[in-house]
This record gives sequence, structure tokens and C-alpha cells, in this order.
Amino acid sequence: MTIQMQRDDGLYFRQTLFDKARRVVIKVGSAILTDKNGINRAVVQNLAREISFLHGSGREVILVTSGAVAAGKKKISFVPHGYISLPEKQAFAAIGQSCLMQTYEDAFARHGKNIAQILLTYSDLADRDRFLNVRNTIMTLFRFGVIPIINENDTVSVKELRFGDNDTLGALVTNIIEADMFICLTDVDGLYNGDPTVDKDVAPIYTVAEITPEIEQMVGGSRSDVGTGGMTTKLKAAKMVTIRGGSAFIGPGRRQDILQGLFGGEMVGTFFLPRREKMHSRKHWISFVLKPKGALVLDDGAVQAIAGKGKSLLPSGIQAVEGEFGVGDSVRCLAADRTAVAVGLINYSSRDVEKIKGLKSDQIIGVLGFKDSDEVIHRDNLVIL
Ligand SMILES: Nc1ncnc2c1ncn2[C@@H]1O[C@H](COP(=O)(O)OP(=O)(O)O)[C@@H](O)[C@H]1O
Ligand SMILES: N[C@@H](CCC(=O)OP(=O)(O)O)C(=O)O
Repeated sequence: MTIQMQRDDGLYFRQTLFDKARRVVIKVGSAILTDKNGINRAVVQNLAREISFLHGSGREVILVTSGAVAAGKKKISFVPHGYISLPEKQAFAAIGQSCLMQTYEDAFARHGKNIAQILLTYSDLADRDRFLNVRNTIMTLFRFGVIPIINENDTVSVKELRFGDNDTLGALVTNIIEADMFICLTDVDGLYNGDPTVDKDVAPIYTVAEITPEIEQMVGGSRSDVGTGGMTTKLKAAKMVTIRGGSAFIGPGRRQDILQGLFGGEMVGTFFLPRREKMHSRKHWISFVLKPKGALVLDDGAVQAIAGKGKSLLPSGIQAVEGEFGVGDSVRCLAADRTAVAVGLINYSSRDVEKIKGLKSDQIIGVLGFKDSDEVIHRDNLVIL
């Protein structure tokens, strides 16, 4: 199988990459951090011991932690009444976040380690100035020998601009600080060719050389009451990291000594090898950070030109415009059957594209009274999906 290397081949690559990893982001999900009594202290203590061990080996480590919402719910003994609204979730996060950090403070103090809390919203990473501030703060914390602990700032994140799941947040953090490895710890042993919590007849995948559509079809959402996104968001996170040249791991977070085992060469969980051809940071930004504001429906010729021949998108191939967007916004390009083929930064507003769609580039000036460029999306700003 091309998607899954033999255990032995994978073992060689993964061990080399574990040995070389100097900067590591570890993400832990609510599914392992919390149980029916709230935050599971034994799990947090085990993690703190393990992360302190990695830190003590001279590595720079960041922890991305979930668990605030689940912890907050438990703390006020919230009785579910069906649908939980966003303000309720945000209130749970506000209650639970301080308990979570207090538990980490106590657990890391036992190993003489200082920690720092960073709460991030999507806008903090999508805006260049704020993102640079986040990066500078993390780098300074590394210099101070402090372990940054990150969660989404749930209480202020508006619905449309949420990461929503910490897998995506963890992958973005990995990429902005150019970490070598993203380790995602969860309640299953790794990636399987089906959901192991539903189907007992599934097989584990140990090493993934490339995340193909075939693999993407094997994963589903979360089945737990507390998890968000399930394996779908974990796989997407692994893709985001490996596409930028890092490696990624998904494995069992409750297993005793999981990190020491991993770095010591134990064959556990699923390892994702870095892509050989690293995606440029600008294109990564377009594909994974910016949220599309609208879409363009293209004819077959335009799909072929941009996806098959690497050309820019011209107005002549655009059939329909969806949504409202301005110059520089991110827009999706759809084929006639609505399959997403690309995403890119647009040179004209939705109003203007509506007027010039289907026309030749030399007609733009006559219709709009100006022409900023021949292309509606230049190929340098276009990412084929
Ligand atoms: N192909 C798959 N392999 C492994 N787990 C899967 C797969 N498809 C769906 N899952 C689900 O993903 C869940 C882990 O994600 P999630 O519940 O969001 O945990 P966390 O809180 O750690 O983020 C598993 O418990 C499992 O039910
Ligand atoms: N920010 C939320 C976590 C959301 C989330 O991604 O949860 P999970 O799928 O358990 O990693 C919280 O602290 O509860």
C-alpha cells in the first residue's frame, strides 16, 4: 500500500525525526484530560512529568490544552438540558480555564518547571502584527525556560471566527513558531482505517507518508461528550504541519510514559512524515489561516487552466459569484459541480467580479472604468486544493 509504509521503514524515519526534534508542540484533548469528575489530576500529573522530561532534555516544548469547557461544566455541576448555547459554552470555558491552569501549575511545580498561559483567538493569528507579537512572546518564554500553555480564548471568540477545535490551533502554533513536530494526544491509540470506538474490526495505520483523499475518507468526528472535531480535525492538523515540512504524531494520551516511550523509539500511534516539497508560507497562509469570504463558480476551461496548467484565473472563466468580498479577501474557486478546486486572494471586489465575469481581460477597463490587473486571482496567490 502506498499510504502505509511497512512498520520497519516507518520506524527508521520516525526515530530519526524524533531524535532531531528540538522544538515540539504537544496537544492534549478534553477526551483524556477530563472524566466524569472533571479534570483528571492523574492524567495532568503524568503529562507534566513527561513534558518536564522532554524540557529537561534541552527541547523547547509548548502545550496546547483543551479541557476548559468540560472542567467548567463539572465545576458548577451543570445539568444538561439538551442544546448548549455558545454563551453557555463560553461561560464554562471562563470557569474551567482557571481550574485547568491551577492543576497544571501544581503539577509542573513538582518538577520545578514554570509555565505561562496564552489564550488565543483566530484573529490573533490571522492578523500579521498580532501574530508576530504571539510569536515573539513564545520565543521569549522559551528563552526564559518557561513552558507556554495555550488554549483558545473561548470567551471572546465569535462564532464565525473560532478555531473551534484545538487540533487546528495546535497545528497553526506549530507552523508559526516553526516547530519540528506536532504531537496530538487523544483517547485512541492513533489513526485507524475506521473509527475504533464504533467498529472493532479496524486496523491501525503506523506511518503515513502522504495524506491522500483515501485516508481522509477513513476518519470521522468525535463520539465523546467532550471532544470536538474527532479524527477529522486531527488529520487536517497533521496535513497543515507536514505540508510545511514538520512531522506529526497522533497517539494515546493516557498511556503511561507515552512521550518518553515515543522519543525512546517505542512503536506506538500514527506518525506522519514531513512532505518533501514544503509549501511556501504565503500559500499555507492562504489555504489554512484565512477564512474564505465567498466563492466563484468556474467553467471547465478555467478549472483546467488553474488546476491543470498552473495559470492565473481570468474573468472569462467565471460563471457565477457567491458572497460578498473585497479586494485581497480569500475566495474559493468551485467547479460547475461545486467541488472546491482552489482558494486564492482576489484582485476585485464581489461587485466588480459580478460585472466582469465571462468577459475578456481587455474589456475590464471599459466595464469598470479601471483595471488593476488582468487576472482576477494571480497564480502566486492561488492554492490548488
Ligand atoms: N479513523 C479514525 N481513527 C481513530 N479515531 C477516529 C477515527 N474516526 C473517528 N475517530 C474518533 O476520534 C476521536 C478522538 O477525537 P476527539 O473525541 O475530538 O478527542 P480529543 O478530545 O482528544 O480531541 C476518537 O475517540 C474516535 O471516536
Ligand atoms: N477550547 C476548548 C477545547 C475545544 C477542543 O478542541 O476540544 P478537543 O477536541 O478536546 O481538543 C476547551 O478548552 O474546552
